[in-house]
Amino acid sequence: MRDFYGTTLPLPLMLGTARYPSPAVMEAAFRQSAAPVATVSLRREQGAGQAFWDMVRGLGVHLLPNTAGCHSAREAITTAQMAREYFGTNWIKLEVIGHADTLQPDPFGLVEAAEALCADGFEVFPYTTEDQVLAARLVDAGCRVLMPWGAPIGSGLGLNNLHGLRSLRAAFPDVAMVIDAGLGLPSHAAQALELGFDAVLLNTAVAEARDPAAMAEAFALACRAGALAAASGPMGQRDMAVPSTPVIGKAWL
Ligand SMILES: CC(=O)[C@@H](O)[C@H](O)COP(=O)(O)O
Repeated sequence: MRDFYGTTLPLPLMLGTARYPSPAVMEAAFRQSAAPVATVSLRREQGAGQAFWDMVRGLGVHLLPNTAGCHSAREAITTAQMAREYFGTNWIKLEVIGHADTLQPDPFGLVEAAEALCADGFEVFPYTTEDQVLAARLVDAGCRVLMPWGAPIGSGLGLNNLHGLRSLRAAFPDVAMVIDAGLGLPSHAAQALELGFDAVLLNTAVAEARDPAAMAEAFALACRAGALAAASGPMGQRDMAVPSTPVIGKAWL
């Protein structure tokens, strides 16, 4: 079983903390799903006030600070250093956004920032694509976890490039991987876990649901189902029909 820098999670579900209708609704989503990891943004926390921060702390979950909104390696490195001070953890979800419209990661800035942060003792969770060359560079930089996107952030499209993600998973069997961003339905999360990914991270699909707490629970159930399926050895797919009812003994029936 792959872990996250030595930490194993009771449930492979990480939730964001933005875009909820209210802090109380967000708290209910965490409690009803039992999600064990919360991503937090230094920029948001600074504007949100002590009450919000106390509530997040009271959830008793692992905090995964992120560098959301950073568009250069330098900006991401500075934000990560401030987040380590503020949240008291070496974990950092590294986002270096390369394109304002697609919110696609900047592969060059991402590797530059990952090298600097790993050398500085951070445990880096880079938000990346399914690109295997980029994945290799991030692993060489010292990342033991990768966070490939399912689809663009906030799109809800699910696993956009199934072949690419499947190939990425197979190419780095020892690296923990979290599908991050673009998941819209619990079935997308189940599919990610079934493919052998180690967890999912999502925000919008829960925060913008009509009932966020119930949707968070639905994602939790899907994560359990997907992880159990992966551990149970899913059957292989075939091009031909194979009868599921045995034909032996049919003659004397
Ligand atoms: C919370 C966070 O870190 C987001 O940037 C993350 O990528 C989630 O994406 P979705 O909102 O598409 O789930």
